[in-house]
Amino acid sequence: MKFAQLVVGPAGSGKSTYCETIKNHCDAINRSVHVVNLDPAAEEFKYPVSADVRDLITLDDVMQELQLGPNGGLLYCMEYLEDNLEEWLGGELQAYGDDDYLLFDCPGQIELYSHLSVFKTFVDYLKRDGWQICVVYCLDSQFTSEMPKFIAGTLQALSAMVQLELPHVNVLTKADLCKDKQGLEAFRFPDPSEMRHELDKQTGPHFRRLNDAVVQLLDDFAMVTFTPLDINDEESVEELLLQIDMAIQYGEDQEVKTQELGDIGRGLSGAAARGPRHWVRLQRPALQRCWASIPVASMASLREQKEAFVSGHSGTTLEEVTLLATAPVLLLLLWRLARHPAAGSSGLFHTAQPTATGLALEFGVLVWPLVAALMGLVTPAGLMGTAALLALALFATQHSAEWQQRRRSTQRRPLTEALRESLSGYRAALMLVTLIAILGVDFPAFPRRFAKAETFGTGLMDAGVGSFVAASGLAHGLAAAARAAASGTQRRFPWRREGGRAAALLALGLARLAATRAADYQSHASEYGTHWNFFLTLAALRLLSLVLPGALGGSVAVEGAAGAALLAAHQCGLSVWSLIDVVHSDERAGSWLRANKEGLLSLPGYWALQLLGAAAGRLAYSWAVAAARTSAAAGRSRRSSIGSGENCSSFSSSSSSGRLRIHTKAAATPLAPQLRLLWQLGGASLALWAAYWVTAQLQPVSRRACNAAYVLWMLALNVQTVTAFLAADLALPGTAPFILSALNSAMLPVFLAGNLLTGLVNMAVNTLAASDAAARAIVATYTAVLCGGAVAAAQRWPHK
Ligand SMILES: Nc1nc2c(ncn2[C@@H]2O[C@H](COP(=O)(O)OP(=O)(O)OP(=O)(O)O)[C@@H](O)[C@H]2O)c(=O)[nH]1
Repeated sequence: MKFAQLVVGPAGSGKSTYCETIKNHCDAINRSVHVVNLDPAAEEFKYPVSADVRDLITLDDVMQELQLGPNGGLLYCMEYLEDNLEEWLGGELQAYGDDDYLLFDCPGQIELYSHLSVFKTFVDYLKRDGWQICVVYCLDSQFTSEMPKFIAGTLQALSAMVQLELPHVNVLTKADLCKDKQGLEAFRFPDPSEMRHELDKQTGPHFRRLNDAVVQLLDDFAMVTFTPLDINDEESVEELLLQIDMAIQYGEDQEVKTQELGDIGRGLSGAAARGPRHWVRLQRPALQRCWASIPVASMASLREQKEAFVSGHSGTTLEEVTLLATAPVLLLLLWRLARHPAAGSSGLFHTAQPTATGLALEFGVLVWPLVAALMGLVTPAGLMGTAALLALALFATQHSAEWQQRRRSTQRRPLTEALRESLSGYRAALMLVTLIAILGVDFPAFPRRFAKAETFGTGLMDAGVGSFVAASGLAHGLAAAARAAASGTQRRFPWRREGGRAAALLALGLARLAATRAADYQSHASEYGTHWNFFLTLAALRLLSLVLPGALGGSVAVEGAAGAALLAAHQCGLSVWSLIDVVHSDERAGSWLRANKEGLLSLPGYWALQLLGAAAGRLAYSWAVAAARTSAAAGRSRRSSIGSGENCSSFSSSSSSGRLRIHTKAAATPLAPQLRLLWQLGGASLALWAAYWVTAQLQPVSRRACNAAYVLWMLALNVQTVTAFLAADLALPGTAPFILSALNSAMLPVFLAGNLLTGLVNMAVNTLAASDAAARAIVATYTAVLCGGAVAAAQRWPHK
């Protein structure tokens, strides 16, 4: 195997100095490296040149003979090189064989690496000749003085990476000239959400979406990693060289010299000392393209790689999360349309018991599209567009009269019941998305932007956690209001049941901790903390609910006011006492409290979310009751006014049926109760979005801290999605799919089973090395097993 570095970057960025530094360093450690000059305009070198493109062509000659300027002349030279690659480069490379290591010092015109073909041809030639190549992209560290400048430089580096398709390492050169060394370190792994924040500060509000898109792009390509190079610091040179060597797997199939072994060991321990996240970030250039081929044993453990793989992300846009949250509504409509209302209960899919065909249809229409969207096969917008078109096409082929008939027959169903069913449908769909995501995130096919954001940001999986709490708050509020309405008074708080559930969740949380430790399973410490996990958050929330609503009693006013006050105090702590920095810092050594700061400091926010969710549930219940009452009262008054002749504009007799038709004055017609409820819920979600927008101006969403913007985002998203489920249910009513009913009746067991299966898959498969197709097949099979298991369990133990 032969190895090479292609040293590229803008003019004056320090490419030649870099080559000189690496050459000197390698000479000093007795390692053989040769430098090849590819710049026809170069004048003098501070390193010995082993091969020189100027032997083929020089810029001066071209400018003189063809009367070209420096840029045109250079392009001519490079095209000439491309045409004569075989003769010149082929001849020069004959001198090198196995284990040789070349540095190609390239010209500084960035168009050569972004869209012109010469370097692509050059690289292809080298690859065919058996060279392992790494692109070293040099960027002057002065570019870090301003964020827009830095991003512009990073985008240039990205275009070179996309064009050349090679392992890629970005270097911040001239670090010795940088006074603020600490500041430069921040550019090593800049936090994408902070980049976005900085960009937003320096650009107008109309640039927000562009800024989001640019930062998202950089994050998706993992291009936000830079290694500063201080040519006067041996350690800095050593670390960089080690990183590049790893990217091209230099040293693996050689007899490793003792000194090199020492180099690698020192580099590894230095990187490991900064934590696994740092280690794998260091590996990213290589990992981007060759997860599969990296011999894991020689690097950080697979567990550390997996931990790092789910860390350090910045989330996606609110629109994309909203699309994905709403997708199940459209899929449910599609499923109902696919079963056709006219088929009647004797139809193929209208059975009281699940059949293989019926379940296959449910899986194909409801589950598989979600797997495809979450595993990167289709975009959320593509999924929604396709589902909407199919639904429209199916609806057009069906008689709307049949749907009207069905709507009329279900109109007697109390609105509170419709609301409860919609919430159940939503929670089941949420569970489905959660199940897919908890395994999917371990595979490279899962778009990284859907993973949880490291600090600020809105990832799909961020929405999953908060929605779990918000939706269970809504369900609790709805159920408590229903119980109170049924008994006529505030019912006693179910102490025993809630206490028992808190104990069960606590046991689950501790069991999960013990199991992950025993199996040396990956854990994402910046999610909840070193020992904390989501089960423990849920257990703590159950315990807190013993205080409120338990001891203090619950109502819209009490839970709403307590939730709002708690949220305000929590946000105050995060902003005024800068607790947000404590939550977001990677520093967790010292005490148990510090080790689990995320889980502990986010609790007030989650409690507020639960309380506000419960208040919203109670409010929605009271609106549903009021809407039905108003409608009934209006109906009664209409009947009595018809009797007395008031409000009637005209009477007519239908010629076909002979039935009397009464045309009432428009003012007397009440808004249908269903529409009224939808209107109120829609208004509530709009108000919540507005409140979210205001708080997000103060501090962007942080799931890790469960700050005010996160809580309000979750409330807005959940109320909106439940409203969408209700609207769909009222528009095209029908039974719930077996899969969703089954998931809804066994939330916790299914979630547990999902966690266990995720663990088993991770132990059996190196998820990081799985191809996209294999990942999708695995996740689809796992989801089918969970859904099938839930349906079987629901049949065996029907929900009372
Ligand atoms: N102090 C310091 N100066 C540097 C460093 N790298 C480059 N320079 C200076 O920056 C200038 C340009 O450096 P070069 O190495 O020639 O840059 P280049 O990218 O090869 O330039 P072109 O070949 O013209 O594209 C020279 O004056 C170097 O001395 C560095 O790490 N530290």
